[in-house]
Amino acid sequence: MGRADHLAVELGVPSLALMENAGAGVAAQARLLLPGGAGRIARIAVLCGPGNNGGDGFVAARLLRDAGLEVRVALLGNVAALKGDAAEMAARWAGEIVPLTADAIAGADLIIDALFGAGLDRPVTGIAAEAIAALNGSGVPVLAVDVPSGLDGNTGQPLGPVVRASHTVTFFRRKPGHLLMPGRALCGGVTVHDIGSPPEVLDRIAIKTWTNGPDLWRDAFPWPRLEGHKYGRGHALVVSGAAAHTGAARLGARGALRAGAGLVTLASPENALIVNASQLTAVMLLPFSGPEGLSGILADRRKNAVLLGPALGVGEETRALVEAALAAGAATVLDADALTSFAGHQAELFAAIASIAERPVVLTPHDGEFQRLFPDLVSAAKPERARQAAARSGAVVVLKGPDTVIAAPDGRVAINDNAPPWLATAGAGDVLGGFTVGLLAQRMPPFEAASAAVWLHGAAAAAFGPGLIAEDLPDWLPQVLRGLIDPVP
Ligand SMILES: NC(=O)C1=CN([C@@H]2O[C@H](COP(=O)(O)OP(=O)(O)OC[C@H]3O[C@@H](n4cnc5c(N)ncnc54)[C@H](O)[C@@H]3O)[C@@H](O)[C@H]2O)[C@@H](O)CC1
Ligand SMILES: [K+]
Repeated sequence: MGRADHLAVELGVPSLALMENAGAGVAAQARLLLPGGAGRIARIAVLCGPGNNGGDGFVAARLLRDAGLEVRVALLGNVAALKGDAAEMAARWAGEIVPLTADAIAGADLIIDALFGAGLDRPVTGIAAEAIAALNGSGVPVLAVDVPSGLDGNTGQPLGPVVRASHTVTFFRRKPGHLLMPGRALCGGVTVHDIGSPPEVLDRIAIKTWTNGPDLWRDAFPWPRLEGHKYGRGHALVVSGAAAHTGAARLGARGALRAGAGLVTLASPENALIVNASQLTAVMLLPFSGPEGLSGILADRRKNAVLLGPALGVGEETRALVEAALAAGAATVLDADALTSFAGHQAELFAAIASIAERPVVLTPHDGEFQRLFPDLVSAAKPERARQAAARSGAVVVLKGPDTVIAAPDGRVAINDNAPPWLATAGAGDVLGGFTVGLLAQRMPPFEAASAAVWLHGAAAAAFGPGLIAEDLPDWLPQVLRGLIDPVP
């Protein structure tokens, strides 16, 4: 963001204008948040810090006062120590500035947190930390400028005491800290305000991190074509666990079919054949026994994508199944037990992936599975952990959670933010594996396929609403897909 601001200035936008626009965005949002009907003029406390975040606060304070509201400004530090644009905006405020104390918010109907933004570089301490504690305990709505003070905008991690905002106004683009947990929760709602940075600045920054959404993968999405037929839409194979562990694979298979794979087959151990057969209709069924059996099924190269992992069991047998699938040359999604089985055997997995470099592989660990496979990747920033894991493994890595991150071996990262809390439910991950293998079967490139699967998964859950169970996800996918085809291709 700092680079974007510099480039905007180089392209001829005065930095003072950027700050004026930023403050105007904050003031506009503040008016939306004010509780109405108090029968008196609303009171706003603006807490300003020593940098340009505070400068935005001074602008908002002036605009709100000029609009007739009662505004109190409290500053951390000395007015004389303010520099540059922030000093100029403090002068233009031309009103009383009280020193920041924990009492500065007394009687306020709304608090504007303009203490620290992108320039935070250490934990907040002293009087500012006391003010943050008071504000968090006040029950008064808090509007954060750019990021809640104390939050690292790059990682989504607090550096120490941190503001819990009701709403955050940020500028130009959202930053990773707005999307990654716990940052996403600490921001409350997030509004992006255009401050006049020319869009060309993005072309001059080598951006490798995006918010996940249709714009990222729409062009690669494998919509059915009139001239196509089901055999052109791939054949996904989902490997079932043993008799008492079959539901996960069926969820995956249904997900693959709904995601548009032309054909989907469930590979079932003999002892699970009856239970699988009794519950499948459009999904086909093939018995198999052990890694040789799986190799035999995948010798038919039309079966071009395979999902392994859910409820397979942890151990040598599962490792052998994974190696058989990778050796067969199908696009491969590895989830759950297929990942955990390689804890302590990572080198074998990465070597097997490297030997089929031209075939897509997607790993879909949740945090625990990730730690078992990549125990040394402990960086605070989730995108960085996923990026390093993808580079090391040679696979696209989907690091799951409320803030799922998708990373490609070439360094691209997408952060997903559309998952509702009720998506954390038994079997949801199995369906995600199914969506992913279904898109891979249709030859969608793996980073785009994984990103699309994650987004569609969140969108289907959001569309369904609370009470969701995993079975609902495939069945709500059509409604989400319908929303994407406009105009019909
Ligand atoms: N052209 C620009 O750069 C624009 C910047 N804008 C605003 O400017 C902000 C970034 O401004 P700055 O780079 O000045 O950074 P900040 O305003 O976030 O704070 C930097 C100041 O706080 C001090 N500081 C950092 N961590 C501290 C801590 N824990 N305790 C005490 N002091 C601490 C630093 O030494 C520095 O003096 C953005 O977040 C945004 O709100 C907007 O006005 C838009 C335009
Ligand atoms: K702030």
